[in-house]
Amino acid sequence: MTHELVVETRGLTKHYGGVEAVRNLSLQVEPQHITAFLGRNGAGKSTTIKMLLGMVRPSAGTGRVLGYDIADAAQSLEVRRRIAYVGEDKGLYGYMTVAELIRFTRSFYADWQPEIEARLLREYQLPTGHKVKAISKGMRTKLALLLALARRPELIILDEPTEGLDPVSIDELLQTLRVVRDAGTSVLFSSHQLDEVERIADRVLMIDRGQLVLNALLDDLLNNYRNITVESVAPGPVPTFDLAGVERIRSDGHRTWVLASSNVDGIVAHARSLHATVQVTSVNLRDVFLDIVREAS
Ligand SMILES: Nc1ncnc2c1ncn2[C@@H]1O[C@H](COP(=O)(O)OP(=O)(O)OP(=O)(O)O)[C@@H](O)[C@H]1O
Repeated sequence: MTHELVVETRGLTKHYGGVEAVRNLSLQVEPQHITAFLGRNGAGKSTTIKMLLGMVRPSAGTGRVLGYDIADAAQSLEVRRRIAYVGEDKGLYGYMTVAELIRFTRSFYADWQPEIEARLLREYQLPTGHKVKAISKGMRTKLALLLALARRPELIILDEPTEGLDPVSIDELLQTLRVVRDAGTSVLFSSHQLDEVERIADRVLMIDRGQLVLNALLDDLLNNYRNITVESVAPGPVPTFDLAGVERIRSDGHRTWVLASSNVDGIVAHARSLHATVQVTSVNLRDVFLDIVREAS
């Protein structure tokens, strides 16, 4: 595995008893990119993230984070030292005040960045004298972000970071992630908010029932991917599209939908040779997501 990638997994698999939460997952996260991790409820995003963090042991496959083996206890510790994680429950000590928790966390990190702490305290207007358990959900997210970012991690992993935030706070958070990326930190975040993902992601990874179903640069997806709808003129077998550029294919027997990443002209020519009507449209993330979900069901 190359160490330039911040995350690389091969055949990563996790069974919980009879449930296969993650199946044979091979994915890569590039440095200094914002990578969005998408999938329906229960698709396996949190399980994957927990395996990357060494919180859950893989049943099979391998994974490296910043070059460190996630299955090795000592190396996994190094991963947690170098990266930051903002989870769904935020895992903050509620009995401390905001200021106490910041002081407490700061004491663990020699390379704590006081100017980042000061800037985010100001921007987020955190109530430093309040107990953490008494502050709002949005404020807790902001506090967790401050604690994560002031360590200046090489990689920050966030599990549904905008969940429960108001629109202004969402804007601030997305802007923070952009600033962090531009300053050299890699970002991996899971989300159900496709419009937010479209606003900031460089790359999109989508999983469904534990398997990777889409891996694309967002710009490439929006500018170059096409939906090709092929409608048979006469009844017959479902056409096959064993061609370069075909990413996904779905059919109801009469109509076939092809998601193409390239070779659109070649795919359209093939469809026309089958005496079918063909329609080509550009795509957005929501269409692709819904198509993949429909295909799976
Ligand atoms: N500790 C566990 N024990 C048993 N099954 C689990 C456990 N954790 C997760 N699962 C199951 O594994 C599958 C994947 O769950 P996971 O939480 O990884 O999905 P997710 O994509 O993060 O979902 P969501 O978007 O709802 O947070 C689900 O079927 C879930 O019920």
